[in-house]
Amino acid sequence: MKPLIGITTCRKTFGPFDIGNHAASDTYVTVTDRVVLGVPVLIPANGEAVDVETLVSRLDGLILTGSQSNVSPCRYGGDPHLAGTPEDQMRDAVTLPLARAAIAAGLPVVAICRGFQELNVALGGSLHQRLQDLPGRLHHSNQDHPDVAIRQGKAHDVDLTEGGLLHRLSGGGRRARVNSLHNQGIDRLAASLDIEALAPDGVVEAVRVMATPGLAIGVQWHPEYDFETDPLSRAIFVAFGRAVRSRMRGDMLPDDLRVRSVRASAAE
Ligand SMILES: N[C@@H](CCC(=O)NCCCC(=O)O)C(=O)O
Repeated sequence: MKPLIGITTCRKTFGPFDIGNHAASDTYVTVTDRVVLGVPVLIPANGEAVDVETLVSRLDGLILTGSQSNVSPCRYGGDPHLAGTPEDQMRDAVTLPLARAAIAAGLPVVAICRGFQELNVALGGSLHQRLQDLPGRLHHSNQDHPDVAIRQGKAHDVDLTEGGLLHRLSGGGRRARVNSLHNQGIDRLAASLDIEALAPDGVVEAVRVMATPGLAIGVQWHPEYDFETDPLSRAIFVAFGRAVRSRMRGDMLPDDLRVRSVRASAAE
């Protein structure tokens, strides 16, 4: 049996009848089909109607996807957004409890862009709302650029944490080049997250959940855009698929995907 991979969606209104839809980019479905080798299962952004327990008991892995909307600041005690900032509170009501339950159940999780921000908020962290308003930050927000090559292309370097999972998946390289399509970024890091990568301006670019029997990793960039050409992007989804299959067999996470917590090591 192939694994069932949950893919979160956003509420979007489009189409000839102007009716609400539950949408995720095709890139998440494609990478699940081609690299994770699972069956993609789109999870509706149906707010309080979500049945988290049933989803977590049936799914074998979870991708928390990117999307243009922001996590509502009421979820992390932040100030209200600037007028016109897109939110999706129906999605927040699904993804935040789902992320917590998935991690508690040891379900492998990959969290991408908005999903990465959701992971931090779900575990008690907070967000900066507009990195571009903070002094000394790189330009992180290519998401509105009209040229797809710039919008989806590599934008800046990240430094991979020595001894982290991404460091290992990169074959020992300490630097990777990533795309960048976000305005928000991690402010207060959730206590249960280890930093896996930092941008040169100090923005947290990747995290890993420390105490989970599964593999739970989040990246602020989009590895699903270039998994055909970028070895680290592909390696993230290969590792996720391996973690999913070992959990289905009832095995421990493979040794090469197990990483000692950098925070815990520093505290010793
Ligand atoms: N609100 C966040 C969301 C950034 C994000 O996920 N962008 C991805 C857009 C492309 C997609 O839909 O996959 C922010 O601006 O920081």
